[in-house]
Amino acid sequence: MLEVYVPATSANIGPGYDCLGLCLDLFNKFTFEELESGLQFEGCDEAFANEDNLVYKTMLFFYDKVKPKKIPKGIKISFENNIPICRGLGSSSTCIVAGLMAANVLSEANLSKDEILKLAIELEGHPDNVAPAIYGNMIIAFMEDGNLYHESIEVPKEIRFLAMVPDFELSTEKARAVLPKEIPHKDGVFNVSRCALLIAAFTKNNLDLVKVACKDKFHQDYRSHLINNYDDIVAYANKLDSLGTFLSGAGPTIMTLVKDGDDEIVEKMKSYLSTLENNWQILDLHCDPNGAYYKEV
Ligand SMILES: Nc1ncnc2c1ncn2[C@@H]1O[C@H](COP(=O)(O)OP(=O)(O)O)[C@@H](O)[C@H]1O
Ligand SMILES: N[C@@H](CCOP(=O)(O)O)C(=O)O
Repeated sequence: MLEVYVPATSANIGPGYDCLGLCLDLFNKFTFEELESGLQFEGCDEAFANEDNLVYKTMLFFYDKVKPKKIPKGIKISFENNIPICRGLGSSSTCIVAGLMAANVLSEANLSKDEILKLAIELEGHPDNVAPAIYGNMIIAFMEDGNLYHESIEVPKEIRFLAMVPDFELSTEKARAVLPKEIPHKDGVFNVSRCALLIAAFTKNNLDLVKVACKDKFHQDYRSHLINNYDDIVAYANKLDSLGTFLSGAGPTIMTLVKDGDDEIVEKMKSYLSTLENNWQILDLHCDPNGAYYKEV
């Protein structure tokens, strides 16, 4: 049996739309058991327990692309879901990364992490959640002319990532559909300056700069109307003097950053959220430096 552990991610981190993301210490666990024939699921929502399952489809994609000599005849996939689905915390990328890693091990294809990442980007359509899920830390990643470029940015250990998660879903597909096809040049300048500052702020541990560096003109404003109380929650987090706040991935989760020891801010944020509709819950997380891994058991 093979166990694959894949972390949640927070993509974009404000201004880094489709290229910047970070890995969180919350993992989905996927167990793969070879069968003589057939396809079985365990622990998976009924709606996903079929041939369209993203983990299974990803394995087929891998076999089709890589054409390994050894392909399991049948497979049982068991899910331990800890990451909320359709909330902007990379649940789909956990399925893609798990499917690719499992297919790679079970078929003895021996692809490198970068080769896996390229396939993951092809499936997910953007690198900013699959790259940190595979490599850990904060990652800047993009493809150009078929070549993959990425580098990791270490996140100061004392930063707590408070993922504020509502009870409603927002699919990435829907949240991408509201974005404009083009953006004004001045918005490009706005984002590139904040994105560069954000990376410098983390690298140099100059956390006073994070708040202004989380600002963005590419996606957050366009998506905010899809999320009840988005503006109120961001304004409240800023009033509490959290380090910075941004929409996690495509939303609806809103991420606010505080330091270890900032328990008062966390308690105030919790009691504020409890006054709102949609049962907002806080997942109190840290950046994970390692990313996905597997165990043969
Ligand atoms: N644990 C899971 N089991 C099966 N399918 C999943 C799981 N998590 C995500 N998916 C698939 O990914 C889709 C959600 O992807 P997406 O809209 O990108 O949201 P997210 O921000 O959570 O990644 C689901 O509709 C489903 O097809
Ligand atoms: N850059 C993408 C990130 C989507 O991440 P997810 O975790 O919400 O799937 C986007 O903003 O659409």
